[in-house]
Amino acid sequence: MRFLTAGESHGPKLLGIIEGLPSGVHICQETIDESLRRRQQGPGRGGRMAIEQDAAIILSGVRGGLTTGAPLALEIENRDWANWREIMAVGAEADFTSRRVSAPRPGHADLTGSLKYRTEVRNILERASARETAMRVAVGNVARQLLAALGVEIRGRVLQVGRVKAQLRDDAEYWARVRASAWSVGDAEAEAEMSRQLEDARREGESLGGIMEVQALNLPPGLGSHAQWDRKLDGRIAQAVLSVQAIKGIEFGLGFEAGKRPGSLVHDPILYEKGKGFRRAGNRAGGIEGGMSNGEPILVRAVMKPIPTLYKPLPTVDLETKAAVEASVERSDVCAVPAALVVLENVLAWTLAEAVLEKFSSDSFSELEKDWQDYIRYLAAQ
Ligand SMILES: Cc1cc2nc3c(=O)[nH]c(=O)nc-3n(C[C@H](O)[C@H](O)[C@H](O)COP(=O)(O)O)c2cc1C
Ligand SMILES: C=C(O[C@@H]1CC(C(=O)O)=C[C@@H](OP(=O)(O)O)[C@H]1O)C(=O)O
Repeated sequence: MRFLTAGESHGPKLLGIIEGLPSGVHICQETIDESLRRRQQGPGRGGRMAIEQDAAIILSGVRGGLTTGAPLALEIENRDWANWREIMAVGAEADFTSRRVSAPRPGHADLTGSLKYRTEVRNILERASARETAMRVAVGNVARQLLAALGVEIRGRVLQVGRVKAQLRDDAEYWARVRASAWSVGDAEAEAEMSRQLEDARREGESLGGIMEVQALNLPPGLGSHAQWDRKLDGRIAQAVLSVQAIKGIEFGLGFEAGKRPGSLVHDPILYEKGKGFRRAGNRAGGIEGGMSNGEPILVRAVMKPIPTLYKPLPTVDLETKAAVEASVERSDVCAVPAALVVLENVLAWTLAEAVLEKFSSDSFSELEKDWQDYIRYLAAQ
């Protein structure tokens, strides 16, 4: 299975094409739209989110609510395009003078992109923009619906924003609170502190990043492979996660903490129960060993750097005059950690669904489900 996206931040639309889906997968457009709505929410977002009302239109590959096995094409409208028609025009009439960016923003793609492609900054930032993550969520959500039909659950939470850490729990009431929380934390005190910190950042022209965790539950062991570098599941998840704008680090399970502990306090002892098969005494590995899922929940943590556009801008150099100036200020989010969490949940779903389709028969959902169930029975019979 593969996908591509296209579209500029202020162009007319975002497009996505998914190739390689089995036939017979139930796809609910409203479920995609719900994930798109969640991505737009969260404190700290800028004025753009008041303009957009993201909804996906499925153009092909689904009939009567079921995939046909043909490429599934998606589009999402950019409502803001109405304000950018002249600047973003495809023809020779395009306006190259308005909203020209000549003071590249440290932390964004502006400078290196314009040097590499020998073009103006606008052409770079339009595509580098995290507007593209709307389509990444829609594409990932299709994969997430396929996984959900096999009983796989993906969930996420924000662990930290700036200097504020959330208290963590693992019961159903806590997870319901995480889902209802604007910050995606199940901790009212941390939530209030995060909001105070955000107001300070806004006042000071600062921006904020944070740390998120995404979990995938009910996956069997054996997704991915130890046999070749580009088939290793942890490597593939890392590539997908780090490809999300502003994500700068990833950990599985204990992550960097593992480097401080002796082996006996890192590796998860193996247990066996007749009729159920093998399991682990803990999950410090984060559900992946040897490049393969090991049957425990997959636990991924990722860090998002603070948003590069600062209302109190950093020093930069004007591309034309070479004078020292302040960086350009484009309308911007101050913090987008809860939005990035939604992106990561759906990006993880994509990579896991890909690995599922590689392991099992995948031309049709009925073959996939049968193969999956046979494998679960085989594991229990060990
Ligand atoms: C959901 C989301 C929203 C973002 N919003 C903004 C924004 O409003 N302004 C900005 O400068 N960067 C924003 N970013 C980050 C930039 O897109 C990103 O830092 C930039 O493309 C450079 O890529 P890199 O940080 O991966 O190196 C956002 C990122 C995400 C995931
Ligand atoms: C449009 C989205 O995020 C944008 C990501 C972004 C950036 O530089 O990454 C810059 C801002 O764009 P604008 O200047 O149009 O407000 C964000 O709003 C979105 O998340 O849908």
